[in-house]
Amino acid sequence: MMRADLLAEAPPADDGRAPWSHAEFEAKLREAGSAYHIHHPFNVMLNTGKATPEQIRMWVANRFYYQIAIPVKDAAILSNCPDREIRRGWIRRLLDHDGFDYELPDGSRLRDEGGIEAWLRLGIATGLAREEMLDLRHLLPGVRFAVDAYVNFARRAPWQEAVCSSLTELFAPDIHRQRLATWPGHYPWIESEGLDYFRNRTSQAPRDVVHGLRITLAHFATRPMQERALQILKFKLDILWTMNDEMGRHYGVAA
Ligand SMILES: O=C(O)c1cc(C(=O)O)c2c(n1)C(=O)C(=O)c1cc(C(=O)O)[nH]c1-2
Repeated sequence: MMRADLLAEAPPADDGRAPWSHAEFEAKLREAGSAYHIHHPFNVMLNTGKATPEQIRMWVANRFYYQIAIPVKDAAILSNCPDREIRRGWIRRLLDHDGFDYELPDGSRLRDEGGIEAWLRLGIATGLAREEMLDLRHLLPGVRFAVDAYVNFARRAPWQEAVCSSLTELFAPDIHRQRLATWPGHYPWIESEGLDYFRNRTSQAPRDVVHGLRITLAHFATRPMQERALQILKFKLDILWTMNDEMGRHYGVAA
């Protein structure tokens, strides 16, 4: 089936074909992981020790734009979602990335630096200055356009579709674990605490996935809807792949 502008398409009508069972549908979503950016040559270079310090720094600086977009994207989903129970679960994602600092009635504080701060610490551990990540001076236009496409989709699509587009997170724990397993050996000059972001995500992402998957399996209930969910996931996989294409084109990819 040809893929037109996802946002311009009306939800597909039921055509009488039997829907996949939840197990079959989930298996199809997971199969889409063969197009995950873990397989992109730029990522393979990073995780097999072939990247130069400068390539690592530029990856971290460009990916920072994705990191700061994620909570904006999740706030867009919240703003489109009238279901209080869903919002209660979903809001954790904002706190995961933005962090929080609350004073409790007994005067103690409940705080967490959040993922964006952890990402900045990763950048500093690779030799970047905080300021040069925050001012986005290294951000490539193609990376910006790809990330913006994700945020725009989340703003304008029905919230269940935006939830579905987050399901690349099914595949993210593996890529974070891959970095934790390979970077200390290949790049011993990066201090271990710099990798905290990846450590944190290996426990946060599976929790997110359970929630996102439950919503997706329930909402996309007919076969044409299930096929649309796969297209939405493909669109998101393309965003991540395109970011890596752009970085490979500018910073080079070692064979
Ligand atoms: O490092 C990665 O390769 C990677 C990929 C993805 C992803 O698959 O979208 C996310 C993350 N990391 C991540 O750390 C993260 O918090 C995250 C949130 C989301 C999302 O779509 O809501 N994706 C991802």
